[in-house]
Amino acid sequence: PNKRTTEDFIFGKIIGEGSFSTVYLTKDIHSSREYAIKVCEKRHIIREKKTEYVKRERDVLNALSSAGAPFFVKLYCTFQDTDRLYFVLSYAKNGELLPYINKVGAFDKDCTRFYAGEILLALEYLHGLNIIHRDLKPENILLDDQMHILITDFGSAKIVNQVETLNGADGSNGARPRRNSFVGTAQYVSPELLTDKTANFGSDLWALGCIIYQMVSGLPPFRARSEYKIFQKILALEYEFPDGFDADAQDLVQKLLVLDASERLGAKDTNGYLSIRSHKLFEGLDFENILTTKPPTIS
Ligand SMILES: NC(=O)Nc1ccc2c(c1)=C(Cc1cc(-c3cccc(C(=O)NCCN4CCCCC4)c3)c[nH]1)C(=O)N=2
Repeated sequence: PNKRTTEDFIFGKIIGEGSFSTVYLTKDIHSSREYAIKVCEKRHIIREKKTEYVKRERDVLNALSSAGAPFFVKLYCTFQDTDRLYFVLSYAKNGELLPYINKVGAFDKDCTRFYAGEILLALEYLHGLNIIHRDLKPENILLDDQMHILITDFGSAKIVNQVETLNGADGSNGARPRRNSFVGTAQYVSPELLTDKTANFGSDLWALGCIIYQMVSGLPPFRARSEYKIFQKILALEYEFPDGFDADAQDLVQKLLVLDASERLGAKDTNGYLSIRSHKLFEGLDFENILTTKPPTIS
């Protein structure tokens, strides 16, 4: 099929804004279907030296979309004009998870179990493709019209290539790991990203721990007035559970928010996070049929 242009879409309201992109709700004039179109200014990307990130986002989205991966926004097509790049993505009618957490203040156990379970399955799939998200947070977890999750924003993702690990790019053979300049969103960033700048699959498991804590208590575990103070609290593992925090959720959060990534629950699992799936918090959750399960009402 020939390349689409902006003429093929009616652009509606802004539904997302990032430092390098703006996301619009749009309607395809031929099919009347709704899509989210992520627009990036070429000049801005080049000036801020982010071309690698934009290319990586497209590659990761292409890999996920061609595999028909559940739990991720789909990339339908891309096109460009003189000044901008356009990514035509799934429209998640119910928006971000964050406003739901803020609206109800705290999820009940059913909702916490269900949404933590869907995020876990998404991470199993993503890590199975050797991709680390590196910026997982409630703003990047969207909800489709059936209230199932669609994870988005792969601008910070990292593809863990075998060469890097085989050649001991973790410094094991003296080869210094290439220093990544990237650090995620302060509240969810893992200690290893702050210290030796190398992310691993455990970095997304750390973020999962922060998100479960936030679903249960309404706030992320590491909070302070400045990013620097948040980083200090993360490295000191300085956080506490409010009274009444669900005991099973607390146990799982404590096993994910571990400074040493190799000691986090799931770090030693191969081929899926069975040790996390079998945690008590997920007792009774039917992982195999979760996509055809009606999500519990968030209230
Ligand atoms: N960085 C990125 O990649 N960002 C993206 C990418 C793709 C994408 C994306 C962001 C989307 C974001 C999005 C935002 C919204 C949205 C924006 C504003 C309001 C609403 C809304 O009111 N939804 C109804 C649900 N509300 C939610 C809060 C409680 C009351 C009820 C949704 C819908 N979808 C989307 O649908 N598709």
